[in-house]
Amino acid sequence: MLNAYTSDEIRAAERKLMARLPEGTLMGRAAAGLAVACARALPRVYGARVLLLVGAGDNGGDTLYAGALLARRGARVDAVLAAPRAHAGGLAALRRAGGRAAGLPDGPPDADPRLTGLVRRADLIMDGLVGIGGSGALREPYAALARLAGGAPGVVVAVDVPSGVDASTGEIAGEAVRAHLTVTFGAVKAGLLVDPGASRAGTLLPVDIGLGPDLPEPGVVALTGAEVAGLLPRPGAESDKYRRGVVGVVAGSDRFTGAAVLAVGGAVRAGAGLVRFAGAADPVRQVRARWPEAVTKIIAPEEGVAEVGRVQAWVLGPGMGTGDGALELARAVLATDVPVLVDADGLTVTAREPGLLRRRAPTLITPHAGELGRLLDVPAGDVEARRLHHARRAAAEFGVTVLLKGSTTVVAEEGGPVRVNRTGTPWLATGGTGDVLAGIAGAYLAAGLACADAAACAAHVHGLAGRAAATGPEGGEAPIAAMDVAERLPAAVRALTSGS
Ligand SMILES: NC(=O)C1=CN([C@@H]2O[C@H](COP(=O)(O)OP(=O)(O)OC[C@H]3O[C@@H](n4cnc5c(N)ncnc54)[C@H](O)[C@@H]3O)[C@@H](O)[C@H]2O)[C@@H](O)CC1
Ligand SMILES: Nc1ncnc2c1ncn2[C@@H]1O[C@H](COP(=O)(O)OP(=O)(O)O)[C@@H](O)[C@H]1O
Ligand SMILES: [K+]
Repeated sequence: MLNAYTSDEIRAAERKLMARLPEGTLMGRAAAGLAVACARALPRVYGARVLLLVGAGDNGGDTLYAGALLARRGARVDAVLAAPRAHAGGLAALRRAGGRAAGLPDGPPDADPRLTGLVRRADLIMDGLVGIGGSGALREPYAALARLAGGAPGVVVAVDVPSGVDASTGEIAGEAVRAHLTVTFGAVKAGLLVDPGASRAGTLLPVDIGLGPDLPEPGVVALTGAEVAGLLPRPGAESDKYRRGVVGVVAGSDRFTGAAVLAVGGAVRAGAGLVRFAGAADPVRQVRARWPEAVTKIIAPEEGVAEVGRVQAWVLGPGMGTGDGALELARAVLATDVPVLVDADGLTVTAREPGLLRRRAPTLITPHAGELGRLLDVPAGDVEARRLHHARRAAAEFGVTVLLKGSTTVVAEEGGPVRVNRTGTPWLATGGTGDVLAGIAGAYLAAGLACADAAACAAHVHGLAGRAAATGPEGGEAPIAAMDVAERLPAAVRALTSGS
């Protein structure tokens, strides 16, 4: 499990550890780890041009000490002091090591030829403007420096956190540094795992400074492949199709037949013992043609799902339409006493009667930002900008487990840490991949996994399959179709369970 923390949690742990150690020990450890990481990111240290962007706080201090270590190894190090004061010990160390430091010119930094020249020529830029002490949008001149670094040809290394990214949440209020590498101290910050912050961090490189024993239970975690493999349902000698889990899928409409085919495909390929599909005549015909493994039944909304047969979990929603008939079906499925996954149109109709989500049996909702925005009555852009906040809020407000899709998939439920998915690829942003995901998670629910486990495992496996579909055996990358993701599921699970 990769554990991630807020700035306050890291600070509290640092305070406890610092109380037991001589002053400066932690900064020394941080700077040493940072210097090693920077040295590895350079073809050679001797003669390399290194530019330090230095803020007023300890983040700038780490940067100055690391710069001093590189200067001692022969790098040509220049520091730009972005604030009137800088960490005194760090500055003295840099100067003793032969590094140069200067304040900012009057006027806009991007109009200063000396500064733009330093940025253009730097082989490596260290962003030490702000770390976990940052709050709100980057102020000037920090914002201008972050912009300048954005256009730099060299490697950009963020010190602890890319400046401008909220370390606790991944939110970005204004400008933010875009790093190739983030060297983060003590423990991973939650904001480095969740977009938009995660995509500014580049590769994450944690540096151990001895914080471990002082850290609390994490509020954000990411499961490893081995942990997902351990959770995935696996048949045993006593298994039969019913015991492995029967998943009912209510999806599709005469207008949207593909969603039904894709959701059923996700469930079949993820290993459901049996898939019972119920819907309108056209999607039933399509599902039968593509997935002869599924059992199908044509239903009218007023009939409900009582005659579909016994299932251990329902998947409700993909392509089912948003009219009154769809709402009637949603009421029927949500009135059952088994776990229900609500996706897509199922969420749109449920937004008209959110009370339907308050059930005794477990409920998992799988919205994208637009669908969650409708449920919470906030614009989709706000959901995307504050993914942790809105996923947690929906989990608390509706008493459900929430899998929020998009550039970082997060799974939230009350009383547990948020799980962040680290597989996947932006190639998954294509119509129908969400329907496949719903089918996968439905199969895992039917097999008996708890909502958060089913959701986290489904997102992980779906992301692996999506990546495998996009890259293929030839290497490179290419666009994918949603069905490719369903077809790659067995291979993705084989790779996961073999540990490769
Ligand atoms: N506390 C510790 O034990 C350790 C801290 N370390 C470093 O210390 C950092 C935290 O240092 P600090 O607490 O001094 O805080 P930071 O250096 O992260 O930031 C504080 C400074 O940034 C300014 N600032 C905050 N928000 C700003 C904004 N939006 N725009 C412009 N300026 C802004 C503040 O006015 C202040 O001068 C960590 O990220 C890490 O790099 C490491 O040395 C490891 C040990
Ligand atoms: N930028 C992105 N990066 C990675 N994955 C993404 C991105 N955008 C969307 N996805 C993933 O693609 C899938 C799209 O699902 P969804 O929005 O429900 O589409 P649809 O309804 O067409 O199936 C989800 O699994 C989502 O997490
Ligand atoms: K930083």
